[in-house]
Order: sequence, then structure tokens, then C-alpha cells
Amino acid sequence: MTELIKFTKMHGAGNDYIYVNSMAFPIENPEELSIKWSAPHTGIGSDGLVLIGASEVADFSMRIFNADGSEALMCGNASRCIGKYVYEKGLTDKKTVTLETLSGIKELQLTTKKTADGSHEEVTEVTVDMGSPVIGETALEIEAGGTFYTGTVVSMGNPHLVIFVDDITQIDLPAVGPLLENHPLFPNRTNVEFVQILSPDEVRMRVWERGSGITQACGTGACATAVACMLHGRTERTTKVVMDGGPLTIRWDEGSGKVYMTGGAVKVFEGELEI
Ligand SMILES: N[C@@H](CCC[C@H](N)C(=O)O)C(=O)O
Repeated sequence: MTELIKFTKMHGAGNDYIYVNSMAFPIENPEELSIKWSAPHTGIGSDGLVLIGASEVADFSMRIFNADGSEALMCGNASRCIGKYVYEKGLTDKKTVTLETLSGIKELQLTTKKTADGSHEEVTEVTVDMGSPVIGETALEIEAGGTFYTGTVVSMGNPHLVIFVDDITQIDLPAVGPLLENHPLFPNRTNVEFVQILSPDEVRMRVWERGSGITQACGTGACATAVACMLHGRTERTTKVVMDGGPLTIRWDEGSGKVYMTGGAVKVFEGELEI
């Protein structure tokens, strides 16, 4: 029997996912549908699929699937978009929302303002408590395509390799990204961030995401980047990470050791699909 699934296309700094409220529209084969719906010409076109579900330990749960159908443990940009989704759809009236993810419970702080016609409140910005980073090697020598890079390995629930470069425009991301993502040093693959320092509180970053390729932004990647920058004494505790799709502000709190990510979330359109 054909089923109709309602979805919302949203993005955070240009990192775009298809969001489905799986409490209303249960989905049995998200891996398959993420591949199908993410396809730019034959599907909706996106970096992946996000399911918003119920939770016994938090207000809501999130499952995130990359465009290749692989499931990730965490997604920074999607967590902000879910904050906007659940508040604006009236699924909650809380401005502090907890979200169960495969990498633990994250807390979202929503900033809202009245819409221009004064009829309701909209979410303008979300700050996510991303938890504490797990720091791996800080000077990993790695070869890809005949070039040697030095990277810092940081997990923000999912794996990241952060590489400092002098001039980010010189990086051939489509060529080197897949080599590093699938490097034998990373049996579970990795997300890859190239970073150029602009000032003590601003960096430029481009990302190659595990399972999705080049994306306009990566929230966990921005956090990993800021952590690597601070670890190496390149930036202050708060850093603006400017990606192809826009900036995120990342603060690595000295006292708690936690990383806080702040940025916007945008609804693009809604639709329905038959499965
Ligand atoms: N874009 C995301 C991360 C999505 C998952 C990642 N590609 C992985 O496989 O670990 C973000 O905003 O954090």
C-alpha cells in the first residue's frame, strides 16, 4: 500500500537535510530513503535524512542518515534545525529542549522573536551544548594523493580530522576529501576539515563529510575545528568558524570542558512524498 510521508526541507548554514517527524510518519527503511531522497536530480536533493522521534529519556530523539545511507551518531546543524522544527510546529513550548542522539543527550537553547505580523514566535538562533570533545592525535602525519598533511583528530560524537593550511583556496577538496575520508588510518571513515586561520577569533573552514561529500557546513566539524584551533593556541576560547554556507560561533568552555555551538536554522519548504 502506498503511504504519504510529509517532510520539511531545512538547512543550518547551508547543510541541508530532509526532516521527517517519525512520530507521525514512521519510516522503516531510512537508509534506503536517505539515498533516494538526497539525490539531486531524481530525489529532493539534500545532504541526508533526519528523523525526529519520541524519546523516553529526553524531549525528542534524532536519527541522522548521510546521503550514502550510513547512519551517523551526531549532527550539529540538524540539532539546531530540530529545535526550530519542534518549537514552530507546536510540538513543544519549551525554549530549553533535550534531544536524545546516538552520542548522548544534547541540550538546545532556543532564541525566539515575534514574527513581523505578531501572530507567533519564531526561532532565530539555537545554542547547542555539544558535550566534551574527545581528543585524539594532535599531530597525525597522513598522506593522500602524494601530499603529506598534519592533522588533529577530534571526536564530537562523530570523527573529525582537522588540517591547518595557509591558503584554503589551494585545497582540491573533491580530490583529497574522499582519500582522507577512506584512509586506512580511519577504519570507520572520517569527516575532514581544512582550516585557515584568519584572526584569533575567526577561521575559514571547508568540509568533506563522511557519507555526504562536500557540504556547505558541518556543525560537529565546526566544533572539532574550534577545539583543534584552541588546542594549538591558534584562536581564543570563542571562535567564529566561517564555512561555505555561513558562520557558526563555537565556544569551548574552560570550566566545564563542554563545547557550545550557536547558529541559525532555516525552513526551506515542506512537501509530501509517496513511499
Ligand atoms: N553535517 C553534520 C554531521 C553529519 C554526520 C557526518 N557526516 C558523519 O558521518 O559523521 C553536522 O552538522 O554535524
